[in-house]
Amino acid sequence: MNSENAPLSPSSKPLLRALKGEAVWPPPIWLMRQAGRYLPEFRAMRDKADFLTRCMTPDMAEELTLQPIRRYGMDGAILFSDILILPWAMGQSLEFIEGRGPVLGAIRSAADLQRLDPKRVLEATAPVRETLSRLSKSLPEVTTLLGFAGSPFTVACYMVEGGGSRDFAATRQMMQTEPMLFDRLIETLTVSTAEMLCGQIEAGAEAVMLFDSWAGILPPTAFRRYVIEPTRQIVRHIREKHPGTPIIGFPRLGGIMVREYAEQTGVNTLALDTVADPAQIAELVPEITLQGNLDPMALFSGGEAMIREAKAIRDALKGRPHVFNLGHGVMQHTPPENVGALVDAVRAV
Ligand SMILES: Cc1c2[nH]c(c1CCC(=O)O)Cc1[nH]c(c(CCC(=O)O)c1C)Cc1[nH]c(c(CCC(=O)O)c1C)Cc1[nH]c(c(C)c1CCC(=O)O)C2
Repeated sequence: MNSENAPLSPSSKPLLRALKGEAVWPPPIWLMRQAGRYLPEFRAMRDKADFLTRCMTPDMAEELTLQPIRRYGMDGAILFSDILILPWAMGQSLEFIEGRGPVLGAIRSAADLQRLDPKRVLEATAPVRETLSRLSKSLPEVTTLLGFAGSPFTVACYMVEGGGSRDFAATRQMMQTEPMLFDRLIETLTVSTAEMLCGQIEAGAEAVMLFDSWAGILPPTAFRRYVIEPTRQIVRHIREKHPGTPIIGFPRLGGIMVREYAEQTGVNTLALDTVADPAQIAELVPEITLQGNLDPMALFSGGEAMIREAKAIRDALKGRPHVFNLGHGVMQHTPPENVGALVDAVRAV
C-alpha cells in the first residue's frame, strides 16, 4: 500500500495534534455549542423530540453531532449531549423547559443526596457510548471526536439550585453552612465524572473536555477545594486508564486562578473564557495548549470586526499550541453564514 491510500494515523488529525501539544498552523477550530438552535437543520430535528430524548437516542444524537461537521468541516466534533445527563443518570429529575432552561428536583439535604444512585450511571448512559461508537465510524477521518462532562462544581450548582441561577446563592450557602454535605456531593460527582469520561473514551472519544462554567463565582480557597482538587482527581483517574487521551479544562471566569489550575490539575489544554487576554495567559501558564477565545457576540455580529478579532487571537498565539474556539457557546440567533466566514478566516494563511 502506498502512503497515499494508507489509513490516516490519529496524529494526522490537526485538532488531536494541537491538543497533544503541537503548534499546528493554522490552528484547528471547533466551537462550543456548534450543534445548536442557530442551525436550521438543528431546529428541524427539535420538532421531532424533546431535548433529553434527542440526547439519549443514538440516531438523533449522532445526526446532531454531525450537522456542524457537514456544514463547516470543523476539526472537532463534540458529542451532542449535556452536562446534566449525569445527575439525571443518578436519578435526579430533569426537564428542559422552553424559555427557562433546565429544571431539576433540588438537592438541599442529606436525604435528597441519599436518594441519588451513582451505580445507575453506567447503565443509564449506555446510549451516549453507543452514539460515540457510531460517530467514530461515521466522522471524516480528519475530524477529532470529543467527549465531555460538566465539572463537579458546575454540575453541583445546578443540582443544588434545581436549575440555572443568577448567583447560585443556595449552592454557595450550602458550602458555608453544610460543608460536609457539599463535600459529599462533590466527591460523588468526582468519582462518577471520572468513570463516565473513561467510558466515553472507551467508546471512541479521542479527547474529553470538562466544562466548569461557574468556577468564576468562587473565592480562592473554595476554588482550590471545589475546582482544582476535583479536576486533579478526575485527570489522575483518566490518566491511569488512558494516559494518551488529551483533557481540556474550562474553568470559566477563573481569572488569575487559571494559573494554579493549569499547573496543578494536569489538564493538557486550558480553555480560555471571553475575558481572558490570550497573550497574557500565555505568559502566565505552563506551555500547555490554549483553546479559545473569540467573544460569541463577535461571531453573532460577524463582518470585518469579527475577522479582525479572530485573527488577532490567532496571531497572538502563533508558535504556541492553540485550538481556535469561542470564549463561551455559540449564541442562539447567530447567523450560520458568520460561522462559515469565521472558519475561513481562521484557516486563511
Ligand atoms: C452549563 C451547561 C449546560 N450544558 C452545557 C454547559 C456548559 C457550557 C456552558 O456554560 O454553556 C454543555 C453543553 N450543552 C450542550 C452541549 C453539546 C455539544 C455542543 O457544544 O454543541 C454541551 C457541551 C447541548 C445543549 N444544551 C442545551 C441545549 C438547548 C436545548 C434545546 O435545543 O432544546 C443544547 C443544544 C440546554 C441547556 N443545558 C444547560 C443549560 C443551562 C441549558 C439551557 C440553556 C439553553 O437552552 O441554551 C446546562
